[in-house]
Amino acid sequence: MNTNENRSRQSLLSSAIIGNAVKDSFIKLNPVTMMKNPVMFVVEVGTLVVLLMIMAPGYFGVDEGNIGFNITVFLILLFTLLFANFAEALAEGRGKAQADSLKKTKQEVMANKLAGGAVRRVPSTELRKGDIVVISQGELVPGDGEVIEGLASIDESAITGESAPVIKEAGGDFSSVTGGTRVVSDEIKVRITSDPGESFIDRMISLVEGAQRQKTPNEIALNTLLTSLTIIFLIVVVTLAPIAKYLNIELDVPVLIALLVCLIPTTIGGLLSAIGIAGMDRVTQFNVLAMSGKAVEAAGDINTMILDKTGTITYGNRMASSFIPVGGATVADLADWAAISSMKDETPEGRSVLELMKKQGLTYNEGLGNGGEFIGFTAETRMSGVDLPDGRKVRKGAVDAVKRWVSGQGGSIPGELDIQGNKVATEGGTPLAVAVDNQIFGVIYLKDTVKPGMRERFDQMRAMGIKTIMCTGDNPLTAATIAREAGVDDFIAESTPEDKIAVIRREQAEGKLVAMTGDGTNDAPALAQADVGLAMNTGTVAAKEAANMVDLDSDPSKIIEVVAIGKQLLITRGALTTFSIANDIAKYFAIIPAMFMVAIPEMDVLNVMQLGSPLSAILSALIFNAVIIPLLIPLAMKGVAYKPMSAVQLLSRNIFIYGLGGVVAPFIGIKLIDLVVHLWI
Ligand SMILES: Nc1ncnc2c1ncn2[C@@H]1O[C@H](COP(=O)(O)OP(=O)(O)OP(=O)(O)O)[C@@H](O)[C@H]1O
Ligand SMILES: [K+]
Ligand SMILES: [Mg+2]
Repeated sequence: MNTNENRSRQSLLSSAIIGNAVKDSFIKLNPVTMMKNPVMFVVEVGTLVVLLMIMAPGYFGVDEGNIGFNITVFLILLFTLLFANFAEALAEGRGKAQADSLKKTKQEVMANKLAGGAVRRVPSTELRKGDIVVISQGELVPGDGEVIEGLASIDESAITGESAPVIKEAGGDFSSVTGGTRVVSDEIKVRITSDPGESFIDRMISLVEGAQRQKTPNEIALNTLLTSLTIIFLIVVVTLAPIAKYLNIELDVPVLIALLVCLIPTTIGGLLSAIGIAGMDRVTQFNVLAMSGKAVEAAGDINTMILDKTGTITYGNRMASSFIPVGGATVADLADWAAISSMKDETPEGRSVLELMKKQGLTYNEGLGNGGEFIGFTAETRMSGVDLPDGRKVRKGAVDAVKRWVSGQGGSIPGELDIQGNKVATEGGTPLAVAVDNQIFGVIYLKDTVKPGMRERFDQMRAMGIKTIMCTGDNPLTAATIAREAGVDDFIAESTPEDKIAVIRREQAEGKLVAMTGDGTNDAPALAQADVGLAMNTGTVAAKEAANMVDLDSDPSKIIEVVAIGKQLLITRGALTTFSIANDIAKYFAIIPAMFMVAIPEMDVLNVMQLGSPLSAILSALIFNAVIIPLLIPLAMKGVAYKPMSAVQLLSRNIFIYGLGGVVAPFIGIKLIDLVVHLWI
């Protein structure tokens, strides 16, 4: 992460990005583009009207003496537009730069396609969903896919920026590979899962480049509010002219336009999209790909977080560490059946059983299993095994599942089983019971460890008012031990994928927004149901497709920071909206007295800022209105500082800072600008 952070900081300030942003500020003046932002579009129309009055003063009956003033107003308005465009262009810049470097990693390579038992060399662009390819040491992965055979270490730095290779293997939750990454050791057989143009890198490019950026519901609501305010002020200003005429005051059109621009919420109007883009960008710089801005905002509003145990709260390399026989069975018997049930079990748990055999110098009757029908592990059955050719059925799995299976065949359960199973579970391990037909042989002890620092993270979540629930397929005792060690608020044990969805739906029915992380195929439906689903990049293709975020570093606990970034985005937008609207109050005091002072000298009591002259007052307010936009760009881009605290505390704190600040700042700013401007006028 460190190198990434350095990289992003550098590129934020790179002169190329700033240069491009300046250029884009002019390109974005195109009225068709501008129309998407009604507040700034009104400013643009006003700017064009003033420009016309400068170019054809005779036609509009403009007084010779006013041309200088009009040119000044025009320039300030033009800069207001450019500043707003610059904010958006700058926010987009980093993503565009990142997209460019990603495009460079997208190269055509030759793939070893397996067809009819033979390997054929084909260009990667010809690969389609369902094709099988073989990738050997040193070769680039030609497309996204799922490992169906073998194990390899893979350098994924092209997409994750992380140089340490990761292990990808068939079967388990670490089976997906991404096109453009490199196999650094061993050989794997991969089933391609995406057609050309729909790959992960393609999606990543269009994401960081903002090609598919859509306004979020929050942004749309705010935009509607800003547009309504703009229309109201437009009506106010238009009706002001006849009223003034009645009072025998001649109000020039440029003065009215200046008033209008000062009153409408240009500050937030100019910064709104930059805030959204920068929020998305912060998530990307954090190596999390959010499929939509909506997902990032939802993260900011999360009330409940569902985490799975294995791999999220614990390291997740559940390894067989000992064989514990029960009911008079021997270690050799137990190990024999455990191994036979695992011969074709490609999950890490299954393979670890065979590894433990090797480590303990045990052998098993491999011939017995050959020709049998292997039953793969599923999260529903929570068992795996083999139906032998001689009719016997061998199973291993969660203790409760195996007990039910054995009882179903009229078998009896040795009392020792629960004692041994509970002992493993109380230590936080996972017991797998092993049975043949109606006889239970004992327990395999699968070990796993809680990641360090989990407790602190869950404490932070509690401070933000977020409830954490650990959902695990494991038994209640193991779950309770791990839950206590990690400090989660609640846990649900022996949960099937359906149970996970049920928990999410239950919380959602109470009006809560739910986040969850996962990596397994069994997590996919729940990832899709959750408001924020964060899938691990190491995980299965199904999980990545169901989720609305993918963590390239595959650190499930990062969901906590994603929530913080989402909150920061919402807070930043709220704070700058408050600031922008509060700002306008001070501008009334600058402009209204200035406009009416000549006819109504009593207006001078409103001139609390004691500005130099009516003209310099109007120009000063307009200049402040323009420069406040670039001054706030750093805040819009970096986000308002955020500390874990409750929503109510946050709201009152921000109204105080940005509301009051928004009222006071222009009084000081406009006065200072007036002191300078007055020297010229
Ligand atoms: N290869 C396997 N063969 C038989 N049983 C297994 C195997 N792997 C896991 N189990 C059993 O099935 C249970 C559920 O496993 P699963 O991987 O679905 O858990 P999960 O729902 O992902 O939750 P968590 O990741 O927290 O364990 C495990 O607790 C274990 O008892
Ligand atoms: K304004
Ligand atoms: Mg799991």
